[in-house]
Amino acid sequence: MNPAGKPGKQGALMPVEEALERLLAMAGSAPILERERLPLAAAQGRVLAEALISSLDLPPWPNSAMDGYALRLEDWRGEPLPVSQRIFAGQAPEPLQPGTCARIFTGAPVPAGADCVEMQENAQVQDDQRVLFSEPLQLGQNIRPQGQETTVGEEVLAAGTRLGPIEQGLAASLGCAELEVVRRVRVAVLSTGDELVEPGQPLGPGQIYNSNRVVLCSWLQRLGCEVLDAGILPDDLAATRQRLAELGEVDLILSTGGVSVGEADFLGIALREEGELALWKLAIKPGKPLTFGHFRGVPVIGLPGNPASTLVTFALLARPYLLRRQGVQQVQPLSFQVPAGFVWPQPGNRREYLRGRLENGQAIIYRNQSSGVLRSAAWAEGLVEVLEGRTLVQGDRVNFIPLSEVLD
Ligand SMILES: Nc1nc2c(c(=O)[nH]1)N[C@H]1C(S)=C(S)[C@@H](COP(=O)(O)OP(=O)(O)OC[C@H]3O[C@@H](n4cnc5c(N)ncnc54)[C@H](O)[C@@H]3O)O[C@H]1N2
Ligand code: MOO
Ligand SMILES: [Mg+2]
Repeated sequence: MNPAGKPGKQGALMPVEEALERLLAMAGSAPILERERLPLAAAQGRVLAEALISSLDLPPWPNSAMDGYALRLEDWRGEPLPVSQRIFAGQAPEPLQPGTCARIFTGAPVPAGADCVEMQENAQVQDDQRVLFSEPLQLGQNIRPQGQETTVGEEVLAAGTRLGPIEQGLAASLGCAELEVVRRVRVAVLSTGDELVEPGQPLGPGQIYNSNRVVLCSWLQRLGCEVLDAGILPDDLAATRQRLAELGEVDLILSTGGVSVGEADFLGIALREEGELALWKLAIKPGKPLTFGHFRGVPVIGLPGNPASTLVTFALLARPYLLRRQGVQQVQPLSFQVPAGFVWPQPGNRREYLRGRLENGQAIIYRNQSSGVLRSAAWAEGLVEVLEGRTLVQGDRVNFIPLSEVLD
């Protein structure tokens, strides 16, 4: 360490997997978040605090999958059958009279005694209104059995499941008007940098607009977090300590910038002085100086300030941390292998996450992969993973992580 308390020459870089493992372990050992009960429609993006157990058989009774006729197989002898009742969805049928069929519509309960349904396209109504079935019939055909989806007492969704439209629909189908979910994670967002100005203000000499703030605030909202936007923090140690101390009750402080080795990078020093600092130097590009620590007991993740570094480290490290903090087990984005439609002749010692797209089944990359170029990510459909030390030639297989996998 030099006198300013900053790391000196670069030591070994920590592999991305190890950093993720450590972050997840810390999220998993943090105090369990309280739970709250929410109306079903408000639970989008939230995490189930307890398993969803079915209190119903679904469907509650056998019902018809087709518009047609319900009958008993043994009554079908090649002779037309009279229609003894008409059953619509929402009605409770009478037991089927032997030797007859019932007119039935999709979703209607199959009457007791019937054991198959024939669709109306395969039935001929005779002049005397009796119905002739010409196709061969099979036991149970076109009947959706009681409990085919779920039965009473079955676990339908596990605790720790993130709720999206499909899970909300499943809960609705079981009659749940409210769900027990984990409370929102409260995240304070800080943008560090004397050069930063908010959009809408005039730019002075040497200044740039703050883009990381809105990226993180809207991303966190999509993830179901409660966002405390703590604004811009000047590059000053005393101001950094004071602002961190004033943030109040939050579960995570998420900052951008000020984590490298420059003379205006103070986050690490503030953490070391009033908490604990793990400045990891990750084998990741962009995003090397990602910082994790505590300030007076509150977890802090310091994302590197370059906009593409902020994006990549949030997607691959902070997002999984926040999900695991809420009890989600599956926190890794799904990805798949595709052939590279580009060459990468000079690999470094960091794993690279290039902003890329799919074209004709191959991954192609944005022309400028500088960590300062956010436009690369706006152009991209995903992150193309290039392993450390690996020279790529066209056609080599690379891992592709769709951005849609990490944005929600
Ligand atoms: N001597 C060394 N210098 C640097 C190293 C190194 O190893 N040795 N690492 C480089 C790498 S890699 C990265 S990444 C950056 C990370 O720096 P910081 O996280 O300390 O970020 P800043 O220096 O504060 O800012 C970096 C860059 O990003 C711009 N920025 C910051 N915040 C925002 C924002 N909210 N919106 C838009 N743009 C932002 C800032 O103006 C800088 O251009 O360090 C390298 N240096
Ligand atoms: O790790 Mo930095 O984000 O490459 O510029
Ligand atoms: Mg810096």
